Amino acid sequence: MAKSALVAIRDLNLFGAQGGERSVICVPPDMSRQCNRVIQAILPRGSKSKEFDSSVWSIITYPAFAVENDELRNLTKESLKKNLEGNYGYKRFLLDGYKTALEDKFRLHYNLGELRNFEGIECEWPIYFIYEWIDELFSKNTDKAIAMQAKVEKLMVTDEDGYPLVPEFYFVPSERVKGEKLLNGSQIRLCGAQVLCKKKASSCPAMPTNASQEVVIVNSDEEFGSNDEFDDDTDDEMELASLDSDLASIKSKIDRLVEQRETILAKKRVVLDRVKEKKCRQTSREIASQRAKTNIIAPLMEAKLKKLADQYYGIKEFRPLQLETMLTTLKGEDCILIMPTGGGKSLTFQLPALAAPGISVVVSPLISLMEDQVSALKKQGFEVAMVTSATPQPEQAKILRNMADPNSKLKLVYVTPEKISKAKRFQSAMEKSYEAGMLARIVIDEVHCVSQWGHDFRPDYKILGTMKRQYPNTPILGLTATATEKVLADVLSVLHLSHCKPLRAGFNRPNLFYEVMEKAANPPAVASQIADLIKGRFAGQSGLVYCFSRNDCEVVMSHLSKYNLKVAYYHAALSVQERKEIHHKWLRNELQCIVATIAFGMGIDKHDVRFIIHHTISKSVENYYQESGRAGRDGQEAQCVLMFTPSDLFKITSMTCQDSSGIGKSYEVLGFALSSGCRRAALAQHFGEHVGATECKRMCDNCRSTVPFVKQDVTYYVQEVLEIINKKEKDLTFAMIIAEWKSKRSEKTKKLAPGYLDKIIIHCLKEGILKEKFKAGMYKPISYCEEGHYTRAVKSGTLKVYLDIPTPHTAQFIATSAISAASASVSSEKKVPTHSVLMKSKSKSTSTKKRKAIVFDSDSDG
Ligand SMILES: Nc1ncnc2c1ncn2[C@@H]1O[C@H](COP(=O)(O)OP(=O)(O)OP(=O)(O)O)[C@@H](O)[C@H]1O
Repeated sequence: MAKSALVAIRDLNLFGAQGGERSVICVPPDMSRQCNRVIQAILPRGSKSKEFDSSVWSIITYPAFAVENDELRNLTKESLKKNLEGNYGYKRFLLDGYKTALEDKFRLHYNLGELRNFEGIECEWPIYFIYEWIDELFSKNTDKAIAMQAKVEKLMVTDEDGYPLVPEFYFVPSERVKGEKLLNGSQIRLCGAQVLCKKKASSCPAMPTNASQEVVIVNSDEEFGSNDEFDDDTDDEMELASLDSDLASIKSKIDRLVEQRETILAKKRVVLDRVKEKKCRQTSREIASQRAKTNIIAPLMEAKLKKLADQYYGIKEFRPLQLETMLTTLKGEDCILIMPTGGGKSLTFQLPALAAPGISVVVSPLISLMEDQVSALKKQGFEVAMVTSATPQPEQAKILRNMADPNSKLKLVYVTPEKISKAKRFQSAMEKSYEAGMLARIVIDEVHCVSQWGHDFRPDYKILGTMKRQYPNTPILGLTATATEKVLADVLSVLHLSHCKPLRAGFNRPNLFYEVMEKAANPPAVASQIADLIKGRFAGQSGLVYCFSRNDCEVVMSHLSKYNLKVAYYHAALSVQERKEIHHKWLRNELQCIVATIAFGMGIDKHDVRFIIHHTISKSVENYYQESGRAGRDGQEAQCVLMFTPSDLFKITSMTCQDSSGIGKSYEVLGFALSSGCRRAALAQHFGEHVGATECKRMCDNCRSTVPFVKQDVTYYVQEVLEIINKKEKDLTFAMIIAEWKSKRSEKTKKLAPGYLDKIIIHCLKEGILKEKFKAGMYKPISYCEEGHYTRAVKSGTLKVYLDIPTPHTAQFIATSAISAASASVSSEKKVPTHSVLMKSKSKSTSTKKRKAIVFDSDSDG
């Protein structure tokens, strides 16, 4: 508004060079009247708020809304002037800390007491002189207007180009605050930010000389043109106007109260922040001094840890990385420990909890696992507690109190991720514990669950991503048995562990013997294989049989029941009580073996598990490593038997096909099962490690076998399969292809040993000559086989397909193989010409394993 008036008076071009010759601000008479009434209703009023004063001032000096009652208007104006006028302009409101030298830029509100600080040194704003100057002009008080203009011009400054600027405000510099407070107006003020008053010639294109731009402010019916619709004498309109005026007055009261409330709330927040900050500073100091002490006494701490290990666990020597992990977390540094199942991860947080003051919060994914650990630790004399949804309220309240009680003896608090993410009370207890300097560390067991690339992603683990920000001084210790590089990187990023020390113990479990066993064709025969193992090779030993589904568990169990074995089944559909009973019987060796789904798994702490049989392949290599790793936790030899039949692949893939990386992971297990090389080396490769040929120490079936593998050319058979698929009128499942193939097989194919048809197809899937495609079925997706990436190359004969065959079986292939085994040892990546391979590998023709089954001719495009 001030600007538009200036345009009219001082030839400023408000509307730009393109503006019309007459620009009109149109204020309809009824609106003008209504505004007048509203303004009248709120005048006169003492000054308490800067927003109110500044707006009142500009409104009452604006002609369109000018209050008709001159007396009232002048009264308000004079009282505001008396209160607010200074030498440099008007104060926005009294006791205003805004932009003064004493203002705290981080605070928005001050209470009345604090505001006294700013008395007499409020900033003064020349803009209000401009309003007044305009007001005098419109009131036709020429002398006063000239006087006001002189006042404004005295306050103007010039920029480096000599253009006049009106400073936004004038303030008392800090060194003059004292003097100004003693005597108001005694000190020279400095100008704050500057605003342009007159446009620079360069930034304002010249107006056409004959175009005078005018602003007409219409404030009467006559000027606006007569309008019969407005009848200002009607009673209704008067009543409406008065109601509006009442409403406006109520609103202004409400606004004032809301403003007051906000001020008080803001003040409360500031005080609370101050209290919290003080506590945090104190906590940081305590933690820092504790860390300093830990650094100095590291050798002493080592001795203490050793003593406690012996005293509480009977452990005389630490395993590799145990001590390093413990000292790292005791120093207050974040750490992720990747150590194989049974490697001794629990010790790395339990001993530090005992050795140093404070409480360790242990996030663990399974209640049963927590129960086992907590009851074992209690027996050992630890002060330990567990908070789950099943913990009774009074007990829970006591634990939460203890977490922040400096006199509490509590050392470890186990909690589920769900509790941390959803229970406000637990969160608040953690905060209190932290503020009291008692939160010694946060331990995250099975930390790979944080990552969605991991095999056990748990959405509730995501909340743990906030821990580092909330408790920056508390170290995090993450533990897992399996984490590929990708998962580890994801874990570090989700948990915000930028300075974390990942410690990776070798994944190798030298005491585990890995074996893949051909699985019989039907359930009773499979059960008989399992029974033979349990009664024979594993007689008197404790073990587990892992099944793919609940149904499989029950079927296996029903067939095993004939063999008079001490076996029971376990899956998630059993009641908690039933599961507990079975678990405990097995722990006490009253059951030799449990036939279970993977619901029985994480956290099993039985040391003498001597065998793990997988009735079906696992859904990923990580899963297999972890499940089979439950054997031999005592370090003694144990055996891991994977039963494999090609059709099991489809059970797994139809379950994993909806997960983007699921199929790939299933095929990695397939690769492990079909491998003719060292199983340990295959596992190592998966985890980005290397195990040399001798390191296995014949602790896998392939390394132990005396029967060499020979590569046989199976291209002919593969082409037969491709022909079946090619001629199909509908999609074919694996079983349909086998049935079709059997019915039409050639003389040559008929000579193949039983089972090789399946093996050839599954091999084709693994190598990408065929691929699976899934369609919705009644209960789950159904897998069909279709042409894959390399189909064309095989059909045309540019790509040969080889299968590793143990030598006793080679007889079936001798007559039909076109190329001897010697041609096979070529990697597709290297693309070595076939003939050179022949030469190179002749001497090794009957030697064993580790050859790629696909050979590309030198001119193949792959
Ligand atoms: N230094 C050690 N010397 C001898 N035994 C140890 C040592 N450290 C741990 N153990 C024992 O090894 C067994 C397995 O330890 P622990 O339960 O901590 O393994 P883990 O790595 O946590 O396994 P999981 O991944 O299954 O949880 C326990 O019986 C434990 O007492």
